[in-house]
Amino acid sequence: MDKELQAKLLPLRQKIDTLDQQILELINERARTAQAVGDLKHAHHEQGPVFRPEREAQVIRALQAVNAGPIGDKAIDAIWAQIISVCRGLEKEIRVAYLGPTGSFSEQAAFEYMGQDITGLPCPDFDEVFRRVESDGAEVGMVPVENSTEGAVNRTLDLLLNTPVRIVGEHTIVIRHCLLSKTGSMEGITRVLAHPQALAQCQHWLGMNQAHLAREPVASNAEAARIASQDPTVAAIASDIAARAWGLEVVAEGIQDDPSNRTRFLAIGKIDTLPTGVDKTSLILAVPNEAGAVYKMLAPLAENGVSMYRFESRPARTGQWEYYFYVDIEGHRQDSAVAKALSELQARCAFFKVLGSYPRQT
Ligand SMILES: O=C(O)C(=O)C[C@]1(C(=O)O)C=C[C@@H](O)C=C1
Repeated sequence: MDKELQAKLLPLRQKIDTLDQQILELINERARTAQAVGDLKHAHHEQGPVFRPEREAQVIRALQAVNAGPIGDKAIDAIWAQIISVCRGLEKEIRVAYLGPTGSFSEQAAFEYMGQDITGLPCPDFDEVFRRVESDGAEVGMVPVENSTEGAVNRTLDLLLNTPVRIVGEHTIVIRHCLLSKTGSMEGITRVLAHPQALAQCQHWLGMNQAHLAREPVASNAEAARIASQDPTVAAIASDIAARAWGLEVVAEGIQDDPSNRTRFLAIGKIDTLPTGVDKTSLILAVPNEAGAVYKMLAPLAENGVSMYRFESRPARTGQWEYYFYVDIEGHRQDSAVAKALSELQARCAFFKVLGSYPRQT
């Protein structure tokens, strides 16, 4: 290296070393403070919840609000999600259940949302994720609820109907599908395996590029990758993370028909999250099957100035063309306008369930 350049670099690198040591000291100081918070929670309430999603959202938003740059909001989110995850992990081990096996998009969503300092519990299906949280086998569950190409994840909606656990947060990830095989070639491959949603999200690409392959649905993309790692006639559609986890080669990447394909996940748990000022509330509603009933059902939202983000229906399985409506609204159930709208809504509905109020991902 050029001597002059080296001479100029040296003091800058020394400064970085000093700053890193100061940052490390501060992070350790923060960690000790979080431990003190953990001790307090433990002393005051034996099983007091360590994971407080609303507090974590507030910590990150407050830093983004005062940030002078040059680092951006996304970087603050990523860095502090990790710092908080480590501090939280020092307070208590947090177990997070999601659809496995390892390498699944659910696993990616869980670790992005909770940070790396968690114990991941890959489950064979969504039902098991709910069961784990319900039976205190996990503090948090991570389940997909909607995809930007394929719409609602119906099994999740059905499980939300009957579960006593609540929605405590949300996290959206970009879904990039890859075609994977053991050798990196498609020679000898006769079948392509994936979760039905992934097959649907890649159907145009498959039709154009691999039309001869039989398409077979399996429980998850990571499961498809696991099978492809053992069967040389099988290709899988899964993430590049799954490729690494199962020792597969990428034949083609970004094969989803929509390049901005995204999936929104819900974090579920047993805690009641408090208002943060930027929240969402999820509901399930039903009204008798008669003219104008849905319009009348929703009127209290408009009358109280509460915006609706999402409206989804699922058959109530009565054979009477009756439906459950899954509605996401702006605000927390403790906000006065939302509280008023909800009590008016409840009076008009044959079925009314609040799935949870939680910090909105911004
Ligand atoms: O404030 C708390 O309750 C903490 O436990 C501290 C902390 C943090 O590191 O900032 C950690 C875990 C909680 O989920 C929220 C915040």
